[in-house]
Amino acid sequence: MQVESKRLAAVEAVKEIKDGMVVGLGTGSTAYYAIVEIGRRVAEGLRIRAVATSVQSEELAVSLHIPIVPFAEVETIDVTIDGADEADGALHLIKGGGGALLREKIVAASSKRLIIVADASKTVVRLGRFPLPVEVVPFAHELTLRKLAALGCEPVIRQKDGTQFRTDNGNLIVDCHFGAIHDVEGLGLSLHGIPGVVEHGLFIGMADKLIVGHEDGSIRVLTSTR
Ligand SMILES: O=C[C@H](O)[C@H](O)[C@H](O)COP(=O)(O)O
Repeated sequence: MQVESKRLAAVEAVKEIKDGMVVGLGTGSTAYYAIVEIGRRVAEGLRIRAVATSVQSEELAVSLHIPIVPFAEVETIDVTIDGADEADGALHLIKGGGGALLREKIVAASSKRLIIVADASKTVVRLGRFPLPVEVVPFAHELTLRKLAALGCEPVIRQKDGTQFRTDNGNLIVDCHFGAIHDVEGLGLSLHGIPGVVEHGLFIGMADKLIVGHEDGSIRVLTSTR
């Protein structure tokens, strides 16, 4: 069961959290299990402070009595545990399936370590089967979409409940169907060159560790060589 694989990976990652740490809380159905496990350990006496990558994760953390601190009080984040939509052998990622990629990237960029937790379906040889989420400002988004299409993808504005999905930041998510991505760094640079693009879901060279849970109950750990 995928659910059990996700939980296995998440529980394994949470073992790395120690007293006194500042912890980044990821977003999504796998990060959910990490937050629940952190809540369990906090109830047992673990002393940490946390920051969240989405309103949803913050609400979950608060409900579990995990101390959330304002970003202004945080210099660096010791470790962030987050999920991913795809991860390749170099630990490059596609994230943003839940629409939280911007806050996730901001938090990851200020984290000493980024641990990704996933079930085995997320590991790929080459990124791109999962459409790349791109956060776009609503203003003139039709023009931004044309520039995205010119990069060789089919851009689709994400919908939710029959209306355009909005991120926690009030922006749109455009799911870009590129197919196999052969030059992740080049694509990342091209996306950043488009005015109107706030951020993209390629996390290149950011993850330190990938913990994959398998349906037979085993865990595989990949560590970045960077
Ligand atoms: O925006 C959402 C995040 O990037 C998630 O971490 C990602 O979509 C993976 O989510 P899940 O663990 O639910 O597959």
